[in-house]
Amino acid sequence: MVKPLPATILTGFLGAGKTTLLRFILNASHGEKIAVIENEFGQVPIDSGILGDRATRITTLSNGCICCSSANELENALLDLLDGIDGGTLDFSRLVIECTGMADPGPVVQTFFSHPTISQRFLLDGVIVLVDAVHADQQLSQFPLAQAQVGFADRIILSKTDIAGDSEPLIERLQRINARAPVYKVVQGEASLETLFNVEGFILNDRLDLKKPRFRPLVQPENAIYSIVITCSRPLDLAQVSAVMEQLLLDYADSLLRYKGLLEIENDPRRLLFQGVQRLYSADWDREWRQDERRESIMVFIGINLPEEQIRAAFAALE
Ligand SMILES: Nc1nc2c(ncn2[C@@H]2O[C@H](COP(=O)(O)OP(=O)(O)OP(=O)(O)O)[C@@H](O)[C@H]2O)c(=O)[nH]1
Repeated sequence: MVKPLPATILTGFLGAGKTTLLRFILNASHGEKIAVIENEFGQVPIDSGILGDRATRITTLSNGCICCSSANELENALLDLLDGIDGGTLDFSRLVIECTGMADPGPVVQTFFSHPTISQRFLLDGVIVLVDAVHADQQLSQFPLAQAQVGFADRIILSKTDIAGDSEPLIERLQRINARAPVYKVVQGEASLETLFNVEGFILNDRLDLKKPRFRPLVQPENAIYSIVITCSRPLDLAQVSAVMEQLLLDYADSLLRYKGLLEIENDPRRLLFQGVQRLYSADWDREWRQDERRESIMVFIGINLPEEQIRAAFAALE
């Protein structure tokens, strides 16, 4: 079988630095041939001009926002790229999709799982969000969309720290929205490629680098989107966990953006990994627990107005 092509989604609010980062990626020496899908919303294709000629192919979607009216346009663009490869007219090893600043990454992510050919031939590697250290605090308070972009991310790239003041309160806010994604400060897009590629955000793996939330006595800005971390120290019953997850999805799928967990299951030496994006959910057995490893179940749920009490109660009832 042909190896699926890794795809990276770049998201982030207007002016956060997505094009700057993409230009840096294209010009870096990584040996990859990169195809780009750009989404310019109601504009002339300026960004593709800025990107220069280093990409193998730049496809510009211009009939509106990538996440709503033009879902099929994205599908068609992805299928076109595959046709190019199959027909021998195109050769690339990686795809980067730059969303507009007003795009919700949810439907873009879903395209990689819902379309049979696209889900087989592409592997969604990760969602990278650019966050503007100067303006993000205000944007996050004003636009739930800006929170959703952070909520979906596997990596958070904080731009413009060279001209922003103290970024620590913003970093804490970002980590409350998304406890899974590490935050990297990057100036003028000069990110390390290791932080951007081979993220494997949508593969079942055990990379759950969660930061335990810290409590501060200050009044914190309200986020409609945030993450909760749940741990269980007793082994869980597999059938009961499945029942809890199915019920949570039935009741609250619209609130959940992403969730991921590493579980200790009763009477089984292996770790169970699960993850989901909105309504799409999968679980798989991983390796056995090691002797030297702390056995506990740990899960993170990221969503909009999460029913935190209900989720906590559902898992507490299993312990
Ligand atoms: N000082 C400073 N400026 C930056 C940095 N990153 C990006 N910029 C500037 O911020 C502006 C917006 O950057 P873009 O890369 O165009 O942002 P974008 O997210 O692609 O913007 P849209 O496509 O309009 O949503 C540009 O003028 C960049 O030069 C940074 O780290 N520091």
